[in-house]
Amino acid sequence: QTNHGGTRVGFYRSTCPRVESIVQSAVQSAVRANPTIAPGLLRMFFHDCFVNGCDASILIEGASTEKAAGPNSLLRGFEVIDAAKSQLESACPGVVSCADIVALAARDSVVQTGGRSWQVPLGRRDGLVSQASDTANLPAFNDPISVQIKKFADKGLNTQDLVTLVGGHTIGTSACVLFSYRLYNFNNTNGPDPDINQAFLPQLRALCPEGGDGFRRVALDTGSVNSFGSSFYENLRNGRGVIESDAKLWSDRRTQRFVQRFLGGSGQTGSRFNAEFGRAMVKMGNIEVKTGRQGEIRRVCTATN
Ligand code: HEM
Ligand SMILES: [Ca+2]
Repeated sequence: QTNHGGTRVGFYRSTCPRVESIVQSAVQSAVRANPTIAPGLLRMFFHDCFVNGCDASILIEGASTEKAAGPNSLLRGFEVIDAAKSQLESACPGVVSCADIVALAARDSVVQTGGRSWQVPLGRRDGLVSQASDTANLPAFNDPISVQIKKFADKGLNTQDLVTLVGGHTIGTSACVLFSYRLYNFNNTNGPDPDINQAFLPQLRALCPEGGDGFRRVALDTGSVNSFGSSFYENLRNGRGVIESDAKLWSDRRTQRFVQRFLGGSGQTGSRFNAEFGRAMVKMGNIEVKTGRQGEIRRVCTATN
């Protein structure tokens, strides 16, 4: 099998042959009961990989761990990882890392929402460190494109990978508190962010009224919140990006040309996005991975051994 910088497809073939079906069924039943779990698990993988590599550092519980940090406060789906882990500990004790469960659950969430599947290279080991302060390098909702490009480049991902991976926003939602500043008094202009489509603005204002509930949630990909596909990029072109960092992918020429590649409306461009998303996820999934004798295989995902 192809080796991806230490991880490989089929890593548990002899030691835990049911690993993929166990994770898949845990994700499937959770998403059927609550569709918002799928985007939660996809985002969890991104936030794990960008901080100390894909090592399940995101799962550690405690007062000043990554999980307790601001940028991770709205993550969801942790209970699905725990459920899969406890089944795996019965089937093949001490074998499957929590980091690999997070990677598989992200892939399964994409498939569960209608995206195309890909093979997930495995063999990650679980990290021993999780510190809230390390989450500062996660991209933020108001990062300029130059900062987004830099944060991805620091992880070995190029501008095309950035535009492709942010396509994960084709599913899921954002809290009003993270974008309503664009709707009313953007940068002290007393008006909205000019990048927002005129017809879209009243819709967003109705969903997030001034002084309203900041935790109310709004689809990142209007019209297609539970369905994985390239419609997110159509929305970006049409001034219907919800968070500022997404809207800028269209207004900045460095990223617009990659958004353009996913446009067109025909089946072919949708298929291009689906194929490239899987490839980019494999690449992201190899950020700073621990393999071999590094790290450990946790007994429970919420704490080091
Ligand atoms: C520049 C990079 C990125 C920025 C600034 C960013 C920012 C955000 C923000 C602000 C939210 C709303 C969070 C909330 O209110 O709960 C969000 C949600 C989400 N992000 Fe990203 N993101 C980025 C890249 C990615 C990547 C690479 C992925 C996955 C491949 C991803 C997957 C998601 C998903 C699925 C959601 C919805 C979560 C849910 O519904 O619970 N994001 N992102
Ligand atoms: Ca991590």
